[in-house]
Amino acid sequence: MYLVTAAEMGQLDRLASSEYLVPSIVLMENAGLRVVESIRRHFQDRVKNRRVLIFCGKGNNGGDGLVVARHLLNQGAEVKVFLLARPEDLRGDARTNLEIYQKMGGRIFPLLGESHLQRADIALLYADLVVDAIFGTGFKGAAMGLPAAVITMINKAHRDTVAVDLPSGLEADTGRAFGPCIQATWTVTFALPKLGLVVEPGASYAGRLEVADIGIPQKLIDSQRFNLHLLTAAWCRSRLPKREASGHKGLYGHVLAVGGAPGLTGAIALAATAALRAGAGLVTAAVPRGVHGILAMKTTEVMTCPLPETPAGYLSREALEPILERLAACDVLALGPGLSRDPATVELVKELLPRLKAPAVVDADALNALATDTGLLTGNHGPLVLTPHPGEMARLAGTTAARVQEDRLEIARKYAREWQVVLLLKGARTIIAWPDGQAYINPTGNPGMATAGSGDVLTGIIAGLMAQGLEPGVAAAVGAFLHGAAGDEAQARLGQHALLAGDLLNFLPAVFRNLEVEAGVTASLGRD
Ligand SMILES: NC(=O)C1=CN([C@@H]2O[C@H](COP(=O)(O)OP(=O)(O)OC[C@H]3O[C@@H](n4cnc5c(N)ncnc54)[C@H](O)[C@@H]3O)[C@@H](O)[C@H]2O)[C@@H](O)CC1
Ligand SMILES: [K+]
Repeated sequence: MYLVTAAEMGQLDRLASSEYLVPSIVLMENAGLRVVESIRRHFQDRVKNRRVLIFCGKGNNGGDGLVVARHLLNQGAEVKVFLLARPEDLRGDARTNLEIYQKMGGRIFPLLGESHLQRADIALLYADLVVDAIFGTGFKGAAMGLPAAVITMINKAHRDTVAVDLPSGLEADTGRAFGPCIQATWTVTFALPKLGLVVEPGASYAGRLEVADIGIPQKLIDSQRFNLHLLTAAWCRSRLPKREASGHKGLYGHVLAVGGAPGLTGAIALAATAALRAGAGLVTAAVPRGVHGILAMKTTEVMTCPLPETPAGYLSREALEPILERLAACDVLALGPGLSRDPATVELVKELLPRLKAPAVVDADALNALATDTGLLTGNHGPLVLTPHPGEMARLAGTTAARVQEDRLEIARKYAREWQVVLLLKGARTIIAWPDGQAYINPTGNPGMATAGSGDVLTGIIAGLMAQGLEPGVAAAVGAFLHGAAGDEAQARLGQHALLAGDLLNFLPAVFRNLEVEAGVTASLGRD
């Protein structure tokens, strides 16, 4: 499902009218009607006598709110419109809907100054529902002055609140709120989800997200070649590797996982097992000789292979040739889980990268090793999937984790293009950026997954999917979706605190099986 910016949405609205002759007031009418239908569902179709407060701004978002007011009034609801503008300030379609509403006997309460706030505050005490139609995609920066006071007052009332298109106070393009922002129970956004609704904190302000069709021609949408997507269950399901009945393990690929160090065998065990859980036919875990026995004890289905090590037990540069020999018989390399930052191991990684032909997932300390010489990434290398968390991304980009978190999408896209890699930037709403500029946002997952080993499981899942023939970018996207979905399943049963990375492995089969009924943000969208 495409994600759009405010400007792209505005362009769609304009072209719908200019190129496809859909009058803008028809788009507004459709928008308002979709919100009314959503409200009816919220009230189990009993709208009569419900007390609904509709807060309208001066733009077209306010216009949508007035369409909602008209129809709820017609359906017997008790409607009050609080207008954060003078009637004469309204223009065009919004003004038309104001005038229709008034001709129908609809009541308008001005909300222009502090003195008007109290009346709204009292009305909020008795409201069954608040409709937030103050700001939509036209909003920039921070809500201040009266709008800020109104937003704060609405939030304090803790009434069920539906946001029209966007929760007011949220920037559509960044998902950030620099001032007060409506905390919506749910949001009905029009045509396509805006980026700010699916990244934090926007996703939290928006509450449950519904995407409503307002009649923008699909042909117009497809012609825009948008390159930012929200991952959906349908998209992932259609790209899962198929399992032929006649399949044999060789058909499902062979993953070589390289990592491990004294005291760090858990990471490589999790990654290797995750690759099997993701459906790889064979997995070999290659680790320093000294911990090979431990790993062999920890794992059963995973084959293990001892590698040359330094006196202290870390992978040494002598491991280079044995790794390349092993890799020649494998389909994909998972490099990094539990690798450690031992200087000899760092050198090994830097010598290994330019020699790689097979696709590789590079994670954790292998990323930290490359951060000491990112020139290796601009050299020629096989297809790579890098899976940094914000701290590792900061080291790779020579900046701070805080800066990375401020501009997650831009940074992921910049380095995916610069290094010609698939760059999966972990964090709330993981971003998967492809070298060709396409980018995907993963809606699944929860804070309970911020636990040791969770990233190793993701590395294994992605490598396992690549071993079965998925393109690196698709494997990273589907892997992130499945990893988060397993975390959501695990949280549902175990809560967030007790969740262990190993639990993710146990819930992966369930997630693979019931991909069709994915809960959360995708099911309510109903569309790919
Ligand atoms: N044809 C169209 O353009 C359609 C637009 N629609 C609605 O129109 C909305 C966009 O409407 P507009 O572009 O008129 O703008 P909005 O209605 O989102 O914003 C209202 C006004 O707020 C002002 N504003 C922006 N930032 C502010 C701030 N920080 N503090 C105070 N005021 C601020 C701007 O001057 C803006 O005109 C969409 O979100 C959607 O709800 C829908 O009706 C679908 C059709
Ligand atoms: K709004």
